[in-house]
Amino acid sequence: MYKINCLNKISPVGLDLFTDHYEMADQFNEADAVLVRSSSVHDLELPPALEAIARAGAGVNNIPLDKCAEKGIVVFNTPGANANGVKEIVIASLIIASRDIFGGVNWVDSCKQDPEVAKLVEKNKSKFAGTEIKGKKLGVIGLGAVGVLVANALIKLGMEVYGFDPYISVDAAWNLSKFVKHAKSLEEIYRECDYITVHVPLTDTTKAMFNKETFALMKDGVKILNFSRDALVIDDDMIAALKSGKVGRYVTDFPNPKVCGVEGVITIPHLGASTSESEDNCAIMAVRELMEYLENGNIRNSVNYPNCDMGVCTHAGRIAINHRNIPNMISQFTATVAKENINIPDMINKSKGQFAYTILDIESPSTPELAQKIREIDGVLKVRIIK
Ligand SMILES: NC(=O)c1ccc[n+]([C@@H]2O[C@H](COP(=O)([O-])OP(=O)(O)OC[C@H]3O[C@@H](n4cnc5c(N)ncnc54)[C@H](O)[C@@H]3O)[C@@H](O)[C@H]2O)c1
Ligand SMILES: O=C(O)[C@H](O)COP(=O)(O)O
Repeated sequence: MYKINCLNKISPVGLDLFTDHYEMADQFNEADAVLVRSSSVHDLELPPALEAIARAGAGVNNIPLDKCAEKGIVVFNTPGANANGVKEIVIASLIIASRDIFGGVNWVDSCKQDPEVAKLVEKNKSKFAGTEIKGKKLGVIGLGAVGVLVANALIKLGMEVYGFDPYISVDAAWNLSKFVKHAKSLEEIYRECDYITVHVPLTDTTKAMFNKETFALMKDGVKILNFSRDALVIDDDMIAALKSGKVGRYVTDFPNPKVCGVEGVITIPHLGASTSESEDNCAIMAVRELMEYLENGNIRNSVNYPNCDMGVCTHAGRIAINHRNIPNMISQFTATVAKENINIPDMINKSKGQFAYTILDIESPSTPELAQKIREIDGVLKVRIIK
């Protein structure tokens, strides 16, 4: 029986996929596998029995990836599963950044007792007038699952779209509209665009990418949308840029005490992926990833271990090994199995950065003794008997 702990509310459409070999655990430290959305895992002690964490969503900055990898804990995310939800809120946000819909609605609410409200509206509506997005230039930074959908949709709405992503995947490049202009540098986006929307992960290189130096390169009155992560922006610099008129509007999905209530900032309570469709898609993908890993040892969509897939085991035994990506590991595994006079009819080994993963299919059922011998090899982080 596998024990699953949820650190956030996860859509039941996904949880219902667990068979009767699974049960929900109330405590993190009892779990074989964990499902999480944005809750932080950084301060939690990682229990030795924990095998995997699945992030039902895209961003994994709430999970200590290397610390998990060191303990042989595979971390998954659900690429693209909530991208349409984000695309739709970005479209809405471009429009609310262009027309003072919120200001107007709030003002009308404040007039609700006035019997002449209809007349008042016609007299005062010009205060809330705005501009259209058609024909304006939009810069999309990061052309992954979300960025590609955003860029393509806004081309269809008549914007001139510039895309920047030096690491774009082949799939994303195939899916990107041919009408998206290929920006060769961030400076080109900053120099050209009336609107900038950012869709990159939070990493050491993207952290604080919006700061006073980069604002200085942008057009006056540029409107900036942040549906990626709070820490991409230096808030004090953003507030100064809004005050000076350099930035016309800042729409962020990540409210914090500095930006909440500041004129020109529209704060949304992290709603990008909060649609029933995105929540279901993420939960389904995350649960399938965990089940595949726990039951077959296969890794699909991991962010700290290599993807590695041998299908369902058709041999007598299967052993899965999480280990360091260092020389001489595979020969030690095969020698250990050979010493027991067991044949290995199939195997796979993949690496990602400092970490690697090996699946050995063997012609006898795996035994705890054999698993223990492999565990004792220097550089091995975790060994699991799958069959
Ligand atoms: N607000 C929300 O609810 C919500 C929902 C989904 C994702 N997100 C955030 O948006 C981010 C992107 O999501 P996604 O699903 O598109 O992820 P993704 O991994 O599919 O795409 C990220 C893209 O960013 C690119 N990139 C990385 N560093 C870059 C850089 N320095 N400059 C330009 N491009 C760079 C990558 O090459 C990749 O193509 C996530 O990491 C997450 O933080 C937020
Ligand atoms: O990275 C993501 O997928 C989003 O920020 C969504 O986060 P959530 O699942 O907590 O809404």
